Amino acid sequence: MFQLPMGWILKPNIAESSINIPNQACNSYNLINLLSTSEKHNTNMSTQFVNHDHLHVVMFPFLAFGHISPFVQLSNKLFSHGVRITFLSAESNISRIRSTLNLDPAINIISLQFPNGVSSTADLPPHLAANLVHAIDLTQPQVKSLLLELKPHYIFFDFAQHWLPKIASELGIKSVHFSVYSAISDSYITVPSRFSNIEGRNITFEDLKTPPPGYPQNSDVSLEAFEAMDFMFLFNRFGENLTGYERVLQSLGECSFIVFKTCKEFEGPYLEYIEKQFRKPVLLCGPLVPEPSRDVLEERWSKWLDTFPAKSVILCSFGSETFLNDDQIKELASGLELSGLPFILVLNFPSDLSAESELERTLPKGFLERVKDRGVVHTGWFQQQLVLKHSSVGCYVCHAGFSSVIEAMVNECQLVLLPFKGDQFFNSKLVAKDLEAGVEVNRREEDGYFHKDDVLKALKTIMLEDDKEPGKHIRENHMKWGKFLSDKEVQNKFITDLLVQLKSMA
Ligand SMILES: O=c1ccn([C@@H]2O[C@H](COP(=O)(O)OP(=O)(O)O[C@H]3O[C@H](CO)[C@@H](O)[C@H](O)[C@H]3O)[C@@H](O)[C@H]2O)c(=O)[nH]1
Repeated sequence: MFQLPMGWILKPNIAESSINIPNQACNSYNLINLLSTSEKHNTNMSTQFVNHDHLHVVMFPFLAFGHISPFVQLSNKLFSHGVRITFLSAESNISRIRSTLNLDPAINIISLQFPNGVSSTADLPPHLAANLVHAIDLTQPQVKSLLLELKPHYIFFDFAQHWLPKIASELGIKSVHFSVYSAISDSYITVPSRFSNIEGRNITFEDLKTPPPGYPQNSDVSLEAFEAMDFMFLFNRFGENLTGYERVLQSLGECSFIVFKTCKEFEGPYLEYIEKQFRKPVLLCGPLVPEPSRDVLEERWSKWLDTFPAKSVILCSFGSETFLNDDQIKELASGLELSGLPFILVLNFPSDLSAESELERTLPKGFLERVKDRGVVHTGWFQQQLVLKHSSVGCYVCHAGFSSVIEAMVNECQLVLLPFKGDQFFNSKLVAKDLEAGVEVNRREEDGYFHKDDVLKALKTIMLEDDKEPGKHIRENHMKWGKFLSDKEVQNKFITDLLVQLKSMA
């Protein structure tokens, strides 16, 4: 039998674990019958008759936990301000939405039936994730009849459901494209002007290396070749006859308005650009700082972390759906080893691979033995927010997933950015260039390769040479943004301002 080498901790992926949470999903028809007639108002009435004190929002995220998570956070915030929320997802996601993602227990979830039984990207190897787009398309009749019954004021939906604005508008319901991506990312790729210079030919990655016409002038954002190539999948067909780009563009173009989980302080120029491109209101809910977790940090982590000095430990983890290749794992592990600092390295693998064998195969020979006194490798779901909060953790090497970046900022964890796909490249640029609050690992232009010395250099800048520039300046900015994000009044105002706008437009 496979023996775990010293220093390894293996925990099953939560999607496969046997956590037994009662399924609080309501059968859609039961739920509908429970609604009192007074709650079922006619959305075709003129707005003066709409009861604004009981705003009702239906949330419908894409079936990936990186998407479901921000929808849950926004739901909780709106719900705590008196908004009635109905959450839509697949049956098998519900226990995790309730437990790990902490959707307020009083919020109703309705489970949609998916024909092929698949429920989230966690169940699928990456090359099959596009099947979910097709599966979500097949829910149209269910979603339509639910909206007809529920008659919410708004439906907040994700990038994939380009058909929702039409259905919603037929029923007199406002559709809101809630972008789980940063504005810097959406404004660069999925805007109408992206194609204005490309007539009569196919778009290429070379086109994507430069911003679209009219892009904010004060920004020096552009893509390296390897980053631009990663976005080319958007110009392939995603289900039906539409490309991913067309799907998103139609969603953004036909919805009633757009909500971003960001703020003007972070991304003002990019938000203005999007507003001009789509000629419709762009509203903000602010960067969604998660509510403190209801869990406590597992003892095995707290005991281990307690043995190290304050702010000395590096956490490396890459969110819920980002997997590193062999070279990347080897160079990252070697860079951590060279730094001499304590670390937790979280590595996950596609669901069709065995994490144990992959770790054994990909980590440098003898690595675990050499670092056993100061390094731990973990695979599977991880208490990220609670570890980032621990006083010994001082640095976070991350993929620049937007939520992870915000969690590091509010916890005084310095950011080393190592993005691997899509919006992560832009989030990384936003933090490193615009906000100057983190360090990007240097990469090779053509293929994104990085060497262990590149990892070491970034770690040194922020952890070991922080009394020198640029580390000093970056740490100061990190603290400034962290304070801004941690200010409860600022956070509250993001939501109250959004609510005023939602009520006035209902
Ligand atoms: O083991 C884990 C993994 C993740 N998380 C939490 O899950 C969230 C992860 O969110 P994020 O950092 O945004 O990363 P992903 O899940 O990887 O997000 C996907 O979706 C994001 C948009 O929401 C995009 O920015 C990313 O590129 C995309 O990979 C955070 O709250 C983490 O604390 C855990 O608690 N434990």
